[in-house]
Amino acid sequence: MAKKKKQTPKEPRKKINFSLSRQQKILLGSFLFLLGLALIFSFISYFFTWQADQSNLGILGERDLPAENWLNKFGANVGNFFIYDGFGVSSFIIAFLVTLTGVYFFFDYVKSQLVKFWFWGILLMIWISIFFGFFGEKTTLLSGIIGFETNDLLQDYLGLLGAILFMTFVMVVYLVVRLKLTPEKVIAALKSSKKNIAEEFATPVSETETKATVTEPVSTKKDISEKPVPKTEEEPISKPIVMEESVEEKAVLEKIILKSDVEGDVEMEVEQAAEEEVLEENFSEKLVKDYGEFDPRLELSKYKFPTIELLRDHTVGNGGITIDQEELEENKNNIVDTLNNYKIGIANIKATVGPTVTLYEIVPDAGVRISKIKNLEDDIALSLSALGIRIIAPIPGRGTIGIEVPNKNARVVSMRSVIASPKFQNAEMELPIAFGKTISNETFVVDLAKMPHMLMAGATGQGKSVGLNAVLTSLLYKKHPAEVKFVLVDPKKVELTLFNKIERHFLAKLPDNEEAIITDTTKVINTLNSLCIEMDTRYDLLKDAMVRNIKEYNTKFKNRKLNPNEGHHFLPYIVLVIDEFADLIMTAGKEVETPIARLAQLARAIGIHLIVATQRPSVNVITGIIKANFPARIAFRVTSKIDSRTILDNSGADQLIGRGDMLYTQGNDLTRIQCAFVDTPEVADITEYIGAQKAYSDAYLLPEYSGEEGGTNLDINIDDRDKMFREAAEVLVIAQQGSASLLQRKLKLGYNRAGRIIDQLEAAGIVGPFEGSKARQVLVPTIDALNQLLENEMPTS
Ligand SMILES: Nc1ncnc2c1ncn2[C@@H]1O[C@H](COP(=O)(O)OP(=O)(O)OP(=O)(O)O)[C@@H](O)[C@H]1O
Repeated sequence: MAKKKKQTPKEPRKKINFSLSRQQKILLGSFLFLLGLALIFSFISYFFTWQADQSNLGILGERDLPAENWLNKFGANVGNFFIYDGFGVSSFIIAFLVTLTGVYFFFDYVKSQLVKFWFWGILLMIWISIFFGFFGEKTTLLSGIIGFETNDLLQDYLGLLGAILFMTFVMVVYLVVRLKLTPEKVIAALKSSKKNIAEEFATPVSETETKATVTEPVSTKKDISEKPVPKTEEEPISKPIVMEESVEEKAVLEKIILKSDVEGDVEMEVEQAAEEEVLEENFSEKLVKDYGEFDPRLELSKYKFPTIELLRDHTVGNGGITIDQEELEENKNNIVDTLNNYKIGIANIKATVGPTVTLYEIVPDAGVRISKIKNLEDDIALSLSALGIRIIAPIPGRGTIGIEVPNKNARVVSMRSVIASPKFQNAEMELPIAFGKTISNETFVVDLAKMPHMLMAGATGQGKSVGLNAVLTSLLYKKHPAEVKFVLVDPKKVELTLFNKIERHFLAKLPDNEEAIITDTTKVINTLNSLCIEMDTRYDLLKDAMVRNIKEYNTKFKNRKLNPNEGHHFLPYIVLVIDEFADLIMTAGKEVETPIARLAQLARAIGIHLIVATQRPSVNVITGIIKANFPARIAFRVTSKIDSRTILDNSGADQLIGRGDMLYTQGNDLTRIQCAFVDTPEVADITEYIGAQKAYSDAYLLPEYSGEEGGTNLDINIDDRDKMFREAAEVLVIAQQGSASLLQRKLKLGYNRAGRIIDQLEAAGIVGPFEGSKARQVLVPTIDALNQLLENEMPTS
């Protein structure tokens, strides 16, 4: 979310922090300048007219009685206020400061200097007015009442001498801190002035004359015009080189020209770099001040998030959550009886009714071993005669044993209800996903950015596609098109087609692809490699910006600390969704596995997240390297305990009841969730709603990746062919079926090797190209034709 960050609290408070437009600055500048002039004129005039006007001050409010001050009643009053009642003659400083502030605003100079001027100016004003207080009451016009009274106060406490010493100390502070005066500089200055006087009376100066000149770094334009310019080149530069002071000047040089006492010696000029001036306002802060933070949503600023009305309430007619007392009682009795049969006494039992299952939490009698209950899992399930019983012994962190029993009437959890839940709506997450409801009826929301990748498995028809739609819908409800992009891989070609409508809002694709949703294996390989390039580019950007992750990078970019001219740009999250992974791995093997493993290992920090779904969670699909990098796993119902272990490292998924009943793990704990149900027409409505709005000119373009010719290794060298190449070719020609799994079975090959051989067969023109879930076409009709073809081949090397 593009929330504006507050300025850091460390920022000096005195800093003027207006963010005015240029026009406003000019207006304010001219007002202050003229007000300053008015004050100056009033003050000057006040010295001549104060006696005449002061006796009338009381009635100055009356319009008819004019005052003598040049600025009439206004002048007389401000003069009296500042000079008589205030600071005496030093009040001119305030008038001068107001004028100067006007000039700064008018010309839009860097204002950090102004604060210094005001601080030291006011200090000097007070000092002068107190100083004049030493001259007594008669000089009120010099000291002002404040100066006189303060002086009086000082003298009352410190005595005259003490007051003088105190005032001297304050002056020393001013000279040292403000003017950076040091004894050496004073001595050098004195010497130089003595020398100058001497020069006036002396004969023309010789080149080797001894002298040291200190230039004063601070001067004004007027100084330049007044200083005589050396007329001839031979003439020694006896006058200091005066530098014009500019507030934005980065370094002021103090020059000390040292001249030796010894005649004929060479003159040396020592250049002493003064402290570099610190600009309190940094460039990016100024940019933020002038233009505000960068808003990635600006291009589609009118974008409207999908409304909740687009989702339907599937619980209607389903009756919402109903607690069937009879059912509860029956199950309880069953559990108690079963456990009693095995001599397990129960101290306490509690039921939590969820949408699809009810959790019975049991506290066994003291001394009962938990392993005993766990071993009875199957027996308990049998006696409860229900599918989907899961025993959790013990429930982590609770010290009780849980038995999950499916409800007779499972309730559908609508996507609408989870999207509308405060938990999702208020989720301060980068990529919030509302999966559904837990057993205790709480909406389950997780951050995909933290997962950072997700593996999803489940036998066909158990709710995988609905689960993927729930993930995508959650993101569509929370994220602006500028913030997240999807790369959708759908070998089944039907599941994700609806998302085509939001191509120019939310999808990312390769530049030369017409369709954003990828259905072809070759294109999947190219896209995955392109994502790897995108990942490397993003890492370079992060390195350049000296940040550790995409969130810090984007914050820095929004604060205008990264220059777009150097290639920096706002980075949207990229979510890669692969709907049928088994299919891809079977056909492309390593070519898919390698980039996926690489992305899964490295992409978390730069905002690329993977969601991989598969029907067949067997170990040759979900290989060790892939599994190790997908800590978040979701299992819908699977057919065997082995599949459950492959996906979750735990049994349980085989005990689920289907229809969106799922187990989620992100480490150790398993959470049972009823996946939210979002129907195809709802997804159609949402994509339609988004698709009808103003879009970007194209989908988010991924970096180009040309890959090898045709995407697969079509130019595989004949000499590099697998040893089993010929046998494999024969198997396929005989069967007239170009499938890798056939090769695996007949030749007992690993699927990677089988995939590679298929590629080689394609390169040799024996089988046709990949055709999605169908087997490849075999292009050679008979074994004879095959022999002929292979004999005619010439080795390329
Ligand atoms: N969360 C859910 N709540 C209620 N019913 C669901 C839920 N998820 C799925 N179903 C039901 O199960 C059916 C099949 O779901 P889905 O299409 O998601 O299965 P699948 O696992 O993707 O199957 P396949 O792998 O064959 O595509 C849906 O049409 C719906 O009736």
